[in-house]
Amino acid sequence: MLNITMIGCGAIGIGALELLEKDPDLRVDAVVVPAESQELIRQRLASFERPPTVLTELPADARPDLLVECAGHRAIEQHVLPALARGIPCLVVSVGALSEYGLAERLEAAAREGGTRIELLPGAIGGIDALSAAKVGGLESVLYTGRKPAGAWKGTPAEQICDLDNLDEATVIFQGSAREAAILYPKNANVAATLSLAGLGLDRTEVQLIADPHSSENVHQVEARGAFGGFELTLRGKPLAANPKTSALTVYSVVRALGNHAHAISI
Ligand SMILES: NC(=O)C1=CN([C@@H]2O[C@H](COP(=O)(O)OP(=O)(O)OC[C@H]3O[C@@H](n4cnc5c(N)ncnc54)[C@H](O)[C@@H]3O)[C@@H](O)[C@H]2O)C=CC1
Ligand SMILES: O=C([O-])CC(=O)C(=O)O
Repeated sequence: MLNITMIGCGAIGIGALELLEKDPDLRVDAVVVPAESQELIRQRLASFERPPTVLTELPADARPDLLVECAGHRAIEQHVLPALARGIPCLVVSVGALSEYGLAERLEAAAREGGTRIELLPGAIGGIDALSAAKVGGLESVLYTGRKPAGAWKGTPAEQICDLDNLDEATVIFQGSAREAAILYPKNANVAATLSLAGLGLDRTEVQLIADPHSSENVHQVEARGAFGGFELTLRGKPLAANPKTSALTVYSVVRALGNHAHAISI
């Protein structure tokens, strides 16, 4: 039985907890959330058979078998970095945080200090295994296009580029590197960062982001070329009702990764 601490308990966290509740091989003992949302999260978890303890920090003496982050970029510095240094293995979905210069190196150093590992989860995208294998032989180009309904870009810099409430056609709201995309769109471009860390890197992966008033899905397209040959991938993700910026596959990716750590066979 694996004991797990979850950082963040929003759309991804609640979705994952619901699916994990019946798994006898693991147990989410605690969730860590900001103080201002502690009471609300307690109420949301009250209907669970085995509600996790709701904390605002990981206690200094806590030693969960795994820590899983589903909170946002700032949680990486705040919770994941110190947990790694204490020897706690960490799984993260806010991969775009690694677009900040130097953070990947600091995470690696903390993991080495703690004698543990950090695992970057595929989240809303597929094909990460193929892309990172292709990298071994050498990649020539990786192009990622992220298309989401107009409303999914609310509260982002896209609001300064177009009128999201009155768009009548698909509009390119960003074109540039994966690093810039992840910094400008922390809640919408984690996939861009994940693809680039698996492949050509944050500065050489080309990214286009599109607000599409005619789309009801989060559509991720990848075109990769290299010594291995090439691949084209289109993933049409269903947005979560609780947060339309986030695709349901991200929840399943968390559940799959935790299951792979807990079960005798992993796939
Ligand atoms: N890799 C991927 O494919 C994807 C990654 N994400 C990442 O996952 C994050 C969470 O997504 P959702 O659950 O949809 O967001 P959400 O907004 O529904 O939930 C976020 C939760 O984290 C908590 N939180 C925020 N900052 C925190 C901190 N510093 N420490 C602890 N808890 C904190 C909030 O109180 C809330 O409970 C996104 O911000 C994004 O960075 C989201 C979608 C896809
Ligand atoms: O959930 C998704 O479709 C992707 C997403 O938000 C991200 O890349 O940050």
